Amino acid sequence: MSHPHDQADQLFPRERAEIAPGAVHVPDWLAPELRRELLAACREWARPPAGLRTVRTPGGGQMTARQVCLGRHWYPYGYARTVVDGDGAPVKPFPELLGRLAREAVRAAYGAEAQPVAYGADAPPSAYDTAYDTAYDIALINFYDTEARMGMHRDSDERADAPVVSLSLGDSCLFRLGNTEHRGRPYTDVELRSGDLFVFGGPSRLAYHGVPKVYPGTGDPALAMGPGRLNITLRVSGLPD
Ligand SMILES: O=C(O)CCC(=O)C(=O)O
Ligand SMILES: [Fe+2]
Repeated sequence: MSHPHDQADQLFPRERAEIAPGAVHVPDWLAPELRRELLAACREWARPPAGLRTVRTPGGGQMTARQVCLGRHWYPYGYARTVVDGDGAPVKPFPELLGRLAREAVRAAYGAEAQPVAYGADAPPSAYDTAYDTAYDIALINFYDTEARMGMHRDSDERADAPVVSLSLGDSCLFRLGNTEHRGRPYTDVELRSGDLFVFGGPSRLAYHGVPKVYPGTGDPALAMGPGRLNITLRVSGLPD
């Protein structure tokens, strides 16, 4: 079956776009082979112990996207080395593959500004310098079924200002990038599809963002994945070892 967007993509190729300062969408960044490798890896990471879980929020609710973490375990609202709000197992290690991908992603998103050649005592400070050669050490992997959503929030439990790198697999979604002040307008809506990269750093690092909708039946013909969407965010914790 052909992808519902294939024809439109040929007529109107989706372009890399900076949708807010420091927030860059790079369509189709992941090659199909790498998408398949990541999907297979996510399936392994999702297994217990320290596997895919439902996140309960302090107010008594629960997140509709299910989550598995690598490197550090995220819970509302902090990081731990074990699944403190689940089976108590040690979090799985953060794999070097994801560290490499994160660094390449930052370069792909910001281009020359993030090149190491811009470094050195005389180089003007760039919002992205720290990101480029910083060790990414956390992955949060969210699985959305077609009903799942994620409310507007900020990624503010890290202690570093390196950009957040987001990779999407499976069904497309509506991704909403807001402002740094509050959950409301102004915001910009972007459709994220399987294989897309989205990076938010610099002035957008603490912008509110969320996923109001997953589009059923838009899945990736390169993946045998079934309905739903996977999102992998890669982060620098800035936490002591
Ligand atoms: O699924 C997405 O695209 C965003 C995920 C997200 O905001 C998060 O994990 O903090
Ligand atoms: Fe987030």
